[in-house]
Amino acid sequence: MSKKIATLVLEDGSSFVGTAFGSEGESIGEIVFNTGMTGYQEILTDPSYYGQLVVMTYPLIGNYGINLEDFESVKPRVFGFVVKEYAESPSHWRSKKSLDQFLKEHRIIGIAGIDTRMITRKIREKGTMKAIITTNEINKEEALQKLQSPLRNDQVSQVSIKQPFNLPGRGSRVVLVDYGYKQGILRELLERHCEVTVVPYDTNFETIKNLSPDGVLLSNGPGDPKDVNGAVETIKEIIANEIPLFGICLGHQLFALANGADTKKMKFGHRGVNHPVKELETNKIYMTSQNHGYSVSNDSVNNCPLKVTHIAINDGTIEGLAHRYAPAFSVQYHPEASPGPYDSTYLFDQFIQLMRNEKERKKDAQTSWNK
Ligand SMILES: NC(=O)CC[C@H](N)C(=O)O
Repeated sequence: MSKKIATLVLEDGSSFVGTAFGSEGESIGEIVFNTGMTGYQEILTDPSYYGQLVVMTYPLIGNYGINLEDFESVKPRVFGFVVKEYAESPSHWRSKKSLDQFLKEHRIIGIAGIDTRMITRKIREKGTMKAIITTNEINKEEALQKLQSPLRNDQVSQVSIKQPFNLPGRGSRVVLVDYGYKQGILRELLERHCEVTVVPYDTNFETIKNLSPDGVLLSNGPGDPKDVNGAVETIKEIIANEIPLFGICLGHQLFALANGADTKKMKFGHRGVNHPVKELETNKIYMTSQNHGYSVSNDSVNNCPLKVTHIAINDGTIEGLAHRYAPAFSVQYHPEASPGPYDSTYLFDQFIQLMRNEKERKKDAQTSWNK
């Protein structure tokens, strides 16, 4: 069977010809690289990648197929997938279909036979840029012309649920604000017996408060935190009302903004499953799963009621924050892993403990008031 040609053109003018897999057509997005050796199913379905073309640096992709378990949301969210070698014949006892079939079903374009390490070096040198993958005939000028128009900036509203839903549990009552939450976050909360209400990204504070949560978890999500309308105001009120709060990735960035800190776009971000992070209190190093292209500006936290709890070993980026007075903390990385190491799941225990302590404290305060 002859293979269909696909072309990838980057904003810097470099172009690559490869073979198509998955769907045919054309897709434009921000090109980013992920260094995980495994975990492509979780990466493809992580809503934080909405709008992005993901390059895998590991050279063989597709070899274990697609299974029924490793979904981080119901469908792939990336706008395109770039690999060196696509494995035609997957083999794994859990595999239900090939990656090619999966991408075809969901109309996502893949391109194989690409020098992904060269692209990665380009992105590292020049920073993240726009790119186009197409199976149509195209010359470079036409492609670059198409890359002129700005990318969308409403990603969170595209991936967030429209109606809230509730999952019962006997433990702490958590409101999970869905900016594009990964299934792994829900799994960690349910494993700890929480009752979870997942609410749309633009749910206002009154509605959250009326759910009487023991705590609020701000999820991960795609795009620039500054594009998420209304989130900062809601989070400010959660903090002012001393409702225990845990922010993950985009949730961490929004938590920082709500406290007067600033965020910035990184040159090429952190995406992979072995990013070393130091916990400043203990000097312990954790290997973490990461996927972010923005970060909290280091200097901006100095005049805020926040303290830095974790930093990235590789480049000193802020990776964790805690509020100095309110029961609230956040991390830039992914304690739910998926893909990646589970070393940081203790942060969910820390959140549960924080909710319990606050409940006790409020009960005690109420009792002494009644005396
Ligand atoms: N995984 C995330 O939540 C990513 C947060 C944000 N979109 C960033 O790229 O920095």
